[in-house]
Amino acid sequence: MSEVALLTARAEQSEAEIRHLEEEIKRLQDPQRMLADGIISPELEKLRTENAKLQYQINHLKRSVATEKKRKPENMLSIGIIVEELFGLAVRHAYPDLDDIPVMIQGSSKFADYQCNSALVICAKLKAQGVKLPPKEIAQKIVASLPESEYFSKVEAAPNGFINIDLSKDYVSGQISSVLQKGPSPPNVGIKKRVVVDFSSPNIAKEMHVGHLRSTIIGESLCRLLEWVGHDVLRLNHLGDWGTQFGMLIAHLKDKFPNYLSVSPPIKDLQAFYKESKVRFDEDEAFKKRAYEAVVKLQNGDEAHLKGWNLICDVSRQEFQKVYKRLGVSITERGESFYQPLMGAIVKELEEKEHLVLEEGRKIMYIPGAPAPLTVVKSDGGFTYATSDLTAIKHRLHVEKGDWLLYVVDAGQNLHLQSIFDAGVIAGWYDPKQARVEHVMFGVVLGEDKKKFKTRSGEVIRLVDLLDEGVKRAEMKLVEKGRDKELTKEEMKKAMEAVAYGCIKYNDLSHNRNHEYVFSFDRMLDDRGNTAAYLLYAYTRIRSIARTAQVSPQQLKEAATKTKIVLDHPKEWKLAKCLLRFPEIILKCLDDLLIHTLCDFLYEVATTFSEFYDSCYCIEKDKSGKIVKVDMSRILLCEATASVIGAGFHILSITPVDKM
Ligand SMILES: NC(=[NH2+])NCCC[C@H](N)C(=O)O
Repeated sequence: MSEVALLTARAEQSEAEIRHLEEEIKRLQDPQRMLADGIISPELEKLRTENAKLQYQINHLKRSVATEKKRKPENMLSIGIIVEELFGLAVRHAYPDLDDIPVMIQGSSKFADYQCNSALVICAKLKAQGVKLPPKEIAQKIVASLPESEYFSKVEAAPNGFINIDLSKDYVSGQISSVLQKGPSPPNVGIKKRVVVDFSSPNIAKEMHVGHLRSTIIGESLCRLLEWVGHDVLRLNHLGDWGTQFGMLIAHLKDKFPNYLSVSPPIKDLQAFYKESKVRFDEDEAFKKRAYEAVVKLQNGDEAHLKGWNLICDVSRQEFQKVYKRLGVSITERGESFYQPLMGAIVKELEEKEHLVLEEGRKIMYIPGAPAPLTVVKSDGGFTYATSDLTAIKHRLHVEKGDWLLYVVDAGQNLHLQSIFDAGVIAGWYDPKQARVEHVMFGVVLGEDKKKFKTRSGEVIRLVDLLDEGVKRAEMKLVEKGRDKELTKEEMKKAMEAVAYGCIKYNDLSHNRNHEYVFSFDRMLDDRGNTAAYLLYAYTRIRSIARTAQVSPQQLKEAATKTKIVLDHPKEWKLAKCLLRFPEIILKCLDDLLIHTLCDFLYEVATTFSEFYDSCYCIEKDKSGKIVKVDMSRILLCEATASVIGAGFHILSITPVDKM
């Protein structure tokens, strides 16, 4: 039976159930009948409750049918979710009188692929109502109510009330074939959303530091995840490109490069430039005055000052771009300056809606529950970080039409962002039940001394230096393994970069982002354990198996449609089931936006593969090393594994290499 036919059959079955329930309701609602049946009022009440419950059940079933019908055949099915849905139907069908029975499904146990534990909860509920039933009997009733399907080979009520569920080999084998033919396709996520992701967002004239590196890495990966499942993603770089610091920068620029308007100033080290101007600002009153004047001129749109501002921004931009290029990040610049012309209207709107109060010359907005109010207009009339974020949130919701906004920003800014989100609700810009607005926060990066990650002299570590160091260390590792003797110069360069950047990214992503983590090159480049180095090696090795077996890509393609995937060996079975959890993992990541779950999964795939490869021959060679037998089904299982890891790499923005 094809997948579509199966889904339709399931939908039809549910529809039949709906019809049946609707008839029942009609029957119950018929007053004539009730009279004829001699039903009197207390019983009528009971029936009314019954009626309401049935109505609830119908609605639920209707929703399930609708989801089933929406599921496109190209979506990879999430087996865990199917098990949950089917057992949900069965439980509700078996015990329509009981409300909110959790459908408790557990992953593989010693006895089965899945286990349903709902019977025990039902048993307790019934007991509370004075009904005593053995759990096994309840479990049997659930099993009997399970819709017919091709997914399971065994569904059995154990004496203790657990229901043991085994997946059908044919079903799993068919799914692996489908992965081979179509690739691991994304699961169904329902309605496409417009997602605005604010990430990276460094500040002009200041160095991009490891905090920004985290935001950049996590943000890029989340965007890839969202795009992969089909959402419409707008990637925004909320650059810190506006503010009073530009006054001193421009004043210093004018002094140091008086002809900056005609000759592009050769600022190589903008950070040093920033420091110089800061020293002058702090020590020289006359300079300070000129800096203030420069800010006013810049804010009033004076052309020369705008030009100076742009020149400074450009120096930073080029630096940032170098990092983005190396890390394969794509992002649209939309810095704080973009919102400047729109801020006046926002302040006006908030004033008109009476959300602002005047205190000591400042216009502030109180947010219930927040420890401090937002300063929207300073006493000198200037705008703040909060003003730009208020303007940005409205713009993202109303102009960009975002229905899901993400802010990938360090945890230290949580109070600020939470206040901005609340302010947006207070201002009536969105309904939190409709739009998802979230702070995707992350902890700080620590050095190996467990203190804030800094250079020996206590300076912020420059990202470019960090990337360079990574490449150098990756090269050392490859040379240690003698890879430089086997790879061409070009291949070596590719491998070095893939390993270095892959490890830096993976190291970040594989830690729960809510926690801080220790930055250690030694650990991230270790090819044992849950690291990109290990996964990259595993992937390259898996990809080389077909090549070693002398099976061409064309032959693989043909075999994918013709060869049945045999899953008789326990390690084949384990691997295949593991691969099919991919869509579930993706759905989980979309739900809590914690990418480390995907990393853990890929690591599990790689280790499960390793177990399989150690105990299942894919190729048999004779004593002379000549290939005498190729097990095509197993070669295909290798390919399916590689394609799942490959899809994971894509989301994590890790570049695999053919040779390393
Ligand atoms: N919409 C935002 N506030 N995004 C985050 C901006 C981060 C800020 N530029 C910083 O470096 O701390």
